[in-house]
Amino acid sequence: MRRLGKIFREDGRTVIVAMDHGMGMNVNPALDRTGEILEAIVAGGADAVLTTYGIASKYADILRHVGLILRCDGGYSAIPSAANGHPRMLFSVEDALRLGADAVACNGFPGTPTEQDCMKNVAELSAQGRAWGMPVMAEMLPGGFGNEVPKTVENVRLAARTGCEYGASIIKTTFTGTPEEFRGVIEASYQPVVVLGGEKTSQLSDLFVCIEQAISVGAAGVAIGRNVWKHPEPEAVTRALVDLVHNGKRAADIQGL
Ligand SMILES: O=C[C@H](O)COP(=O)(O)O
Repeated sequence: MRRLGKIFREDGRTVIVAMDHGMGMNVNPALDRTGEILEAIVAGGADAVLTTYGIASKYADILRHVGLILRCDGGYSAIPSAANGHPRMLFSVEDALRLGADAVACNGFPGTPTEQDCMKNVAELSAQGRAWGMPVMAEMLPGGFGNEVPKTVENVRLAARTGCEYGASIIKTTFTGTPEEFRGVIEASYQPVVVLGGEKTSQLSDLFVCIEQAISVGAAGVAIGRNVWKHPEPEAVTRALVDLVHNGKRAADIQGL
């Protein structure tokens, strides 16, 4: 599919930088200079950016240099309320087409109280996506962002497979277990799997090792956010991700971050 070629390079892999947090998370002040950070990410060689309707609209000129993935679900904000956590589909594939996006994304959180809502979102977005030729990335996390459901290899494997069955064309999930165990997640998924990042870490080297291990067993790349845009050198971190994902660089050989 033509749009997938805007996200994945010829090696079948991708470096996606996620900047879709601001809908439901406090991104101030780290993202105050959104345009500058986006420019750094593009300069660092990112293949695609996963972002919000607002950023995609405002910074379209910077984003024309990379693949664009539009976050379509949400409905809760950074200010806690009783309704927080109940995902709604807010933007459509047609909205994404108007923005010139190359893919759309939403969460699928099996094992949460809202799994029926979010799995319905994955199904409906996937069906819309097929109708328009628009790839759908499902963020498949057992138990969502909470800790009640453990992120065991078996649960992650099940969640990733579930996303495939609901029609997603790209699965975004967490690296877990040993590389050999994570290979099972990849093998269970008949769509490419990209690995997400998580909270900002003070030890980027640990994250780099996880990425190296995930790639070594067949992951199709990464979708990393806070560890890029919260870092004082987002361009250098992006370049390191490109080296790990596309250039075969070892985590141990990345210095200075
Ligand atoms: O959509 C956001 C993803 O979870 C990746 O962002 P993160 O690396 O900050 O977790």
